[in-house]
Amino acid sequence: MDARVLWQRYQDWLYYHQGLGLYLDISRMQFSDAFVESLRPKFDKAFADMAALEKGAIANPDENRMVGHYWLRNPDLAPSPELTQEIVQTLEQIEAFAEKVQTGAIHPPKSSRFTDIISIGIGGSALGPQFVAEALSPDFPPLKIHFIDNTDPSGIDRVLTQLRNNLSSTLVVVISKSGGTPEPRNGMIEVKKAYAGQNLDFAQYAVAITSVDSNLDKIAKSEGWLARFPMYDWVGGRTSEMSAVGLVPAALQGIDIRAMLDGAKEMDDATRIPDLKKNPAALLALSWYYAGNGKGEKDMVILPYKDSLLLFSRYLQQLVMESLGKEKDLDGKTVYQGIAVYGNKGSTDQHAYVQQLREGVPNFFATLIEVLEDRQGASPEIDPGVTSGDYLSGFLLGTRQALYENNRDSITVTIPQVNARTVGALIALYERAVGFYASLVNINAYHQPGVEAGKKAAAAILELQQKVISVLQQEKKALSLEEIAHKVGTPEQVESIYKILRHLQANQRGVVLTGDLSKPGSLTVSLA
Ligand SMILES: O=P(O)(O)OC[C@H]1O[C@H](O)[C@H](O)[C@@H](O)[C@@H]1O
Repeated sequence: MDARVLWQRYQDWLYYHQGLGLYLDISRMQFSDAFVESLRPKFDKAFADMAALEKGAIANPDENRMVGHYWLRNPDLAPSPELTQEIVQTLEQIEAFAEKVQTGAIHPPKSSRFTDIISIGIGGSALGPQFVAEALSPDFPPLKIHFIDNTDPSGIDRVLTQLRNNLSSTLVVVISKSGGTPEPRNGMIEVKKAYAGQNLDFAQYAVAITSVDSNLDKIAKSEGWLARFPMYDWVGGRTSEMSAVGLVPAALQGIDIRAMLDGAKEMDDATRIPDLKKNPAALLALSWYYAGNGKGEKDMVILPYKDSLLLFSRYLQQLVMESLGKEKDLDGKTVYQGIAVYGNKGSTDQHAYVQQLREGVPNFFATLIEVLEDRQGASPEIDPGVTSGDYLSGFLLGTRQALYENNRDSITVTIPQVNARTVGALIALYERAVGFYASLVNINAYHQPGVEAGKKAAAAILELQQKVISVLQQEKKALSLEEIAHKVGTPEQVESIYKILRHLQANQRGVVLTGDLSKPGSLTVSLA
């Protein structure tokens, strides 16, 4: 397309949100008008689905749940006065708690102030708080946040070692909607032991964010933890950033949570408009559908040209892939849907994988995120009349152009600056786009049946481990792997048994493997 036509296309398709100062440019997605027309009926349905969802329909039929994250930033929209009140009250409690912690009205037993936070959670109970902390936490926050988002012992050690001398002024926020996910449970137990090791009464440092009456809630209640905040059944983990899950850690770090909610609300208002061209989330969903042929044939590469937005792609990975990555559609038909998401930041990635994007396998579309304000205050000149920010902007524009010239599509989202309002708006924009896209391809975006398989298999491995150990304890002599598998009663599990034993041997657990390590079948096993 020649430059003049392209400039016209840019103007024809440009979306601008005045209140937020946010632009969305999908002109470099090469769809035709006929393609847009062909999707109109699907969009009419998507708008109707979304309106029903916002009114409290059971939008997640498999789990028989409403989907209400939009109510969190506009409580008046909640389908009952009780829900409205609950949302408003929780928000007030969060603000009051954060203020008391920051002023020292709530303080640890042996210190006048809390200085740090350990946030324990995984998936939707970590990714939002991590993204927002990276994007918005002040340089010198009133409380500095550290994350334990795995059951990796050395990862846990790293956080605990760094905080060794500050544990007595560190608040622990345990986040788990279900209150039963193994990783945060393990993290909590280990952190609790570390507090006990320093003679600190864990309950006086601990806060729970979880569903009412979950296992975690029961522990927090019976042990008398400092505070408990509710997670709602109608908010999914990956859309929980504006519930207590995201707001408690953000408020504690001094992030303006009202502004974040306002930005999201403004975006929600804009993405409620049932008119494709006036609705930025619909425009995004249209672009995704076009790029991947409605089947996720192209990956979504997210490239924010701003360090503080580094974790946006990781955050979106869960939001998009857990929502859209589904085997069955709503009619039970096998569809294998999804869109793969990856990315880090520009221009950094230009020195890593952008080579492939520009010249290699054309299996992606890029989303460039542009921030107009380079920094607060004036910039020094790097060359006469040129600043670092000019370079960053030039690299973004250059990459967009270079990709286009080689027939690789891109979307550009532009925000005036990274602040609580624009971050709230970005989250809301993508939440809604995912919801629309799910309607377009007729899937349930709000459940995650596939995650269960891995969890069940992991639980079965731990069970197998117990059985293997008890067999070894009963035997006096060394056994072969086949013999152990036989005695456990699962001869088909010999490979898993071998791997369990190899792991135990590597961790001083009293297991000794003898023989040629390159020939696992020849090994014998005993207890030390
Ligand atoms: O908040 P939790 O209940 O601990 O869940 C944490 C995460 O784990 C699960 O496996 C789900 O797939 C995620 O959607 C969820 O965010």
